[in-house]
Amino acid sequence: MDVEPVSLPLSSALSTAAGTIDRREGFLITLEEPPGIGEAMPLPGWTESLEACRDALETATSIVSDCGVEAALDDLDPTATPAARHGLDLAIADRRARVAGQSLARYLGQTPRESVPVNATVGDAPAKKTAERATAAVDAGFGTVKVKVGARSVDADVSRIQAVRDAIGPAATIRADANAAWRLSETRRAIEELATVDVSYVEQPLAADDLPGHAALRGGDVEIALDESLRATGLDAIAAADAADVLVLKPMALGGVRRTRSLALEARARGIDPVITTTVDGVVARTAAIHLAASLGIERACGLATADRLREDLAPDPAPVEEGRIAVPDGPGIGVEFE
Ligand SMILES: O=C(O)CCC(=O)c1ccccc1C(=O)O
Ligand SMILES: [Mg+2]
Repeated sequence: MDVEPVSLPLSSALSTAAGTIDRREGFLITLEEPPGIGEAMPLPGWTESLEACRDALETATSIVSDCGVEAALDDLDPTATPAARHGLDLAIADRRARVAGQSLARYLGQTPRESVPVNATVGDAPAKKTAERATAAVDAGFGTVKVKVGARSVDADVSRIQAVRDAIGPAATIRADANAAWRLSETRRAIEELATVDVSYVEQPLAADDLPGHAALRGGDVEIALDESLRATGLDAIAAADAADVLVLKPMALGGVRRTRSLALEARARGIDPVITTTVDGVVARTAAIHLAASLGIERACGLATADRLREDLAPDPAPVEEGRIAVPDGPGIGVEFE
């Protein structure tokens, strides 16, 4: 097992209520004979720190040489060091899929979709700029735009979303992601306004642990999606509280694509619709997340169109966005080729 540090500058930073992401640092993991690749790209606040990830992968490397990859994977805690576990789990899954001569999507599920619908991600910016970015996305063929809110007043955010609807017309789907920045009373008010411009869902309006608050917001024309709450409270608590219509799952924050697939299936069995997104990862993790979404047959647009934010990537992109969808690579494994 080889662990190589990687650092990816973003060409366009992502501004959110929880801060701005402008660089991604992590590790590329390589297994040999048979080959497999994985990516551990920690995002502090969502996963362990870079240092904790490095330490966990160092320990994993020594367990691999003494006891093999499965023992090393067992030792990686999906809650404490989810990005490190994601990296090794993916390298193992990629290796197994390649050995079986299957795409990762087929290895994960028997009848994957050939392509997945994806949303454009529009960061915080003034109303005019927000509307321009949303228009550019719809002109490029996206059927869904997700707009980051919560970095300014609720009134300002409502105006931004109204400007987006005015600019893009009635056809495209709009979502708003508040990254836990809003309070219950102002969210009720915002949702009333957002319903009039046909916003499909609001993602994580309230604090991650406020499941009763989110439950109280459900039932109207605007659905409630939970993201941060999954790691903070767990699926059992979310389902028991009836707190979500949609669950946003990030493999890097949840300890790997295979665990994330199990969680997504469990969510669906409990009547909650899963959506897969990245944490603005490199091509290895991003493409793996595309395979995962395809293996689940997800019909809602997923947050996987994040490649264009990277100024540099780890390898050429085998799965570009076309007309708001990404075709899943159908060769063996993840399908990322290093030059
Ligand atoms: O879902 C998307 O459109 C892209 C991913 C995204 O928004 C995101 C990226 C990094 C960290 C957090 C988030 C988030 O969904 O809150
Ligand atoms: Mg989110």
